[in-house]
Amino acid sequence: MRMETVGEAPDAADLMLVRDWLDPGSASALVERLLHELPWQVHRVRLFGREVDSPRLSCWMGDPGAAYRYSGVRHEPHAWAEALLPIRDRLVRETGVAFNSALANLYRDGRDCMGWHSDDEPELGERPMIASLSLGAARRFVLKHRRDPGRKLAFELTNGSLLVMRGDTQEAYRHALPRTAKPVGPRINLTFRRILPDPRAITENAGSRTSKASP
Ligand SMILES: O=C(O)CCC(=O)C(=O)O
Ligand SMILES: [Fe+2]
Repeated sequence: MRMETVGEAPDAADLMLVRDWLDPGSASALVERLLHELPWQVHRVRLFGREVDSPRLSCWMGDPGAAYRYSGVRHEPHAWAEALLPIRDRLVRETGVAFNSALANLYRDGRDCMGWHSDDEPELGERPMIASLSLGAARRFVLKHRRDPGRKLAFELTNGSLLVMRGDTQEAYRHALPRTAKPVGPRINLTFRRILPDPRAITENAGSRTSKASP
């Protein structure tokens, strides 16, 4: 696997970007399948204390029991899409992390986006590894340090690329997928996550930070 390190020193976005983790042909074919096969929904997110529709379509998938919360409500995941099983298995093999869920996001065009947030839900535990597979149109991904906003990173997530975020990345940085005025086709992003079995056991150590602070 050819790795391209885009992180920096301690305190520290610990990132690994693998271009063409999936070859572009397979990645494009997967977009077509997932566009039609996933039960896409508009998720609601909390923004400055109000609930609003998120500007994208989403679908949570996972093993039975890998329940997750958003906006204070516990949700059971949809079953894994058949097309994603080999991908999940390969990621588990290559990372050694037993991913049991994935959040799929569909950015229909350049107006769809994701605001600044960290993937720091308590059920992910501390220093989670998140494996993010991008399919379809290339979009710019940005990270900004929480306490030192001058520390920024930005790069393109191209068709078939895999971004692995680890270590202190969620703790130290927030990330976003900005909207763009350029004409762009649909993009699907899959973030593979490991949801820990009993979130109640870990809530005391987490949750001081807000997550999904913007849509
Ligand atoms: O679409 C992306 O690349 C980012 C998605 C993301 O940050 C998330 O699902 O938490
Ligand atoms: Fe995220």
